Amino acid sequence: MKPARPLAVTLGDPAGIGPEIIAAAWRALGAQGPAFAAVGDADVLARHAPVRRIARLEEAHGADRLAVLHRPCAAPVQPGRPDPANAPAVIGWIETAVALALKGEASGVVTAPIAKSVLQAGGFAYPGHTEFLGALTADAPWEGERGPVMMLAAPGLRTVPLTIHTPLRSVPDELTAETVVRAARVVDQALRRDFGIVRPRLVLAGLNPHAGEGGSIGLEEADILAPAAERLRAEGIDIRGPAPADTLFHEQARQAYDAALCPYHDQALIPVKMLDFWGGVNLTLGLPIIRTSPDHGTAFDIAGKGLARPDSLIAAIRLAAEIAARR
Ligand SMILES: NC(=O)C1=CN([C@@H]2O[C@H](COP(=O)(O)OP(=O)(O)OC[C@H]3O[C@@H](n4cnc5c(N)ncnc54)[C@H](O)[C@@H]3O)[C@@H](O)[C@H]2O)C=CC1
Ligand SMILES: NCC(=O)COP(=O)(O)O
Repeated sequence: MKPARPLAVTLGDPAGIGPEIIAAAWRALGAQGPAFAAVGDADVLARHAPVRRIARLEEAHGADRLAVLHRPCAAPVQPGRPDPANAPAVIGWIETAVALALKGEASGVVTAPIAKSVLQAGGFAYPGHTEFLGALTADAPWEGERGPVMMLAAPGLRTVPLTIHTPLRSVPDELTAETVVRAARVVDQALRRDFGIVRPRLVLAGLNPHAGEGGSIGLEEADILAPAAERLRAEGIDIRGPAPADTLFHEQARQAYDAALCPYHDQALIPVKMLDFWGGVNLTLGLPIIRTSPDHGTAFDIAGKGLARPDSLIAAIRLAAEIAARR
């Protein structure tokens, strides 16, 4: 499925693998793939592919050269050596792509990875794209439950971290029945609208070993998660749990749900990356725009060495295009 309008693909940290995987994805997808333009520094991309600078996103169609909305970096870019001086440019690329999507010129936004700590050293005030995108789109109309909610999706498994870049010791404090209920509503609606699942089945993972074992290994299940699940069931959402997390991710268990809601980051991300690191996609739900991303990070250790695989970015571009075509 191909949407009518191009996707806007942000360059991410220019010293990471973003530029080379965007170039590799452009080559792999070719004219048959979804049309997209990169938003970022054309000179950095030109190290990896022939580029064509464009002034408007609609010029992205045509596969002879990689179309780029050129917005230059402030400081020289060396692969593997991120520079906070480029943070304003990186942030500006995301803002530009989101503005294009809100105006309807882009069918969606695909983001190459950013390094949170590098951006924060350059003045970025958000934990990651997810929260930044929530802020950038907060005033745009949206008929559903509002996110942002992070989802990791691979063939055969979708997971949702209910807390994201939260230190483990703060997770129980951040986890409230209200946040669980709101996230579950967003996930239920997104599975229907964006994945075409008529009756989504959710499962809520416990926080503690054995989902608290009746209170003898922790109380968050009884105090927070079970009441949240009861509220959701009363609203008609099909959600099971809180269930012990250690038995939720084997092949047979995965057949019983369409998305697993997980109290903390690694509980959600490890199974997806273990099952399919290359096919996994990170997407943001509950926004008035479509946003996907590869499931991996900036990989500074291999940047510029010709080792980076574009598979997850390709999966992210394809998924964004599929959702756009469905919407
Ligand atoms: N969507 C985003 O913007 C994300 C950004 N990050 C950021 O990335 C930075 C580095 O994070 P790490 O935990 O080191 O994870 P990472 O995913 O960047 O790297 C982990 C390992 O996987 C390898 N790897 C990653 N992507 C690869 C690819 N496409 N092809 C071949 N090998 C690949 C790397 O070389 C490294 O050995 C952090 O600053 C983090 O904030 C991490 C995850 C997502
Ligand atoms: N670990 C996932 C990750 O870092 C992606 O975060 P975001 O930039 O998509 O918010």
